[in-house]
Amino acid sequence: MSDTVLVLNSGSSSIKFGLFDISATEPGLVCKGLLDEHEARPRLVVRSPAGEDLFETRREAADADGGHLFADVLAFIEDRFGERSLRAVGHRVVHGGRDYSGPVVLSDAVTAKLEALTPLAPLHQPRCLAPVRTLAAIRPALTQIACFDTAFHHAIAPPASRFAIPRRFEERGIRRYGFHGLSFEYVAGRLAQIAPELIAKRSVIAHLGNGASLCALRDGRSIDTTMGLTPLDGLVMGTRCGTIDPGVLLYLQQHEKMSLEDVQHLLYHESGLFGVSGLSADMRTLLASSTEAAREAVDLFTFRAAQAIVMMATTLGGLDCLVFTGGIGEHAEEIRSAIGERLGWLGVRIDAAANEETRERISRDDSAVDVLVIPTNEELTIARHCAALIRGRDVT
Ligand SMILES: Nc1ncnc2c1ncn2[C@@H]1O[C@H](COP(=O)(O)OP(=O)(O)O)[C@@H](O)[C@H]1O
Ligand SMILES: CC(=O)OP(=O)(O)O
Ligand SMILES: [Mg+2]
Repeated sequence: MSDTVLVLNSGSSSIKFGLFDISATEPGLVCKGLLDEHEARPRLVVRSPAGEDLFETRREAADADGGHLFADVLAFIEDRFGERSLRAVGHRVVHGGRDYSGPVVLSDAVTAKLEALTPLAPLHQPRCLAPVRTLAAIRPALTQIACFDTAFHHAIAPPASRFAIPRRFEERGIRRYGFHGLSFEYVAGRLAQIAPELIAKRSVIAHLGNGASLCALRDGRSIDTTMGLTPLDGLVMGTRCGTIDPGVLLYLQQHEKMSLEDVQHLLYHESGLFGVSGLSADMRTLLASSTEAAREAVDLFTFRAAQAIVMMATTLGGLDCLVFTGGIGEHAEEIRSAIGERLGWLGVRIDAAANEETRERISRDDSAVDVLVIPTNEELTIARHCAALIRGRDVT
């Protein structure tokens, strides 16, 4: 009987999962799936590693929260792969706060501690933790493990980690944490395999998805990132504003008489590409639209991304390599070329044909910076961590 782990990845715009066989050193994908929440009756699809449909079910919108969905996933897996032994469920948890610099086995007390971080990631933390509670209720003996988006950045030190506010707040944990760490960790590992000569150099990884952030990578480690205490900071995102003058928040409350809840909703749900375009948070929709507002939203996205790449390059003391990943980074050639053009003064030269075909290396030979596209795999990173924890500590 082989051992498996089920990995759940709850992002802001998607819920993905994968079942991994962990008998070998490198976890092997058994099946994968996603919850499509964009239809009237949310749909759960399970596919083989090669992409063939294995199973599909629909839920009524009213009972389509992560909890019900994951009970369905578990039932399917036990029915279909019952001969394999499910050793643990690994969860992507967006915020690990001050205390967690690596994966942790979830107990009631740890889960409660993570729930207390909800104000620091209101769009994500409840979505990540809902299935933990559901699975604990229906399978109390099942080991659950949290892997954090913040962990890869844990060693970021001042000045990169610091806000210019009185020190007493830093002592209470108000600092830059950074997110998308599971993605950056995977991409850094792939970069070391694909281009080992680059890993010791100065790289920026651009994770451009519904949420978006950059990581300044040196010797395979994160030394700076664009997200801060919360996943609101930095780049323009699907519905999030990214970096904003904090005076705007004061003004909205004082003069527009908006409540704290209204301001939070505005910044997390109504801003970014959606707010500026007035049309959609989805990059595909904006690229296909001929409206001026959609074009301006895309323009702001690439403008701010290019500015922030230079900021990360400043932390690194230069730039040798730029890697695109995430839904937009992996698929939107227009966005990659627009960012490349804005960085032309740095000597970035994108090869139009390589970019159109989304080859692994999309820079020209005469480019001063190597530009790569590396598809991310947050689920595999989580599976690796879970396997290591299970082997190392004999978690049962
Ligand atoms: N072919 C494509 N062209 C342009 N954008 C794309 C394409 N495929 C996906 N995207 C964009 O990727 C974003 C979602 O990224 P993804 O990383 O999957 O999201 P999440 O952060 O929820 O994991 C959306 O804006 C979507 O429009
Ligand atoms: C942290 C974050 O922004 O995650 P996502 O991209 O899944 O929204
Ligand atoms: Mg994501």
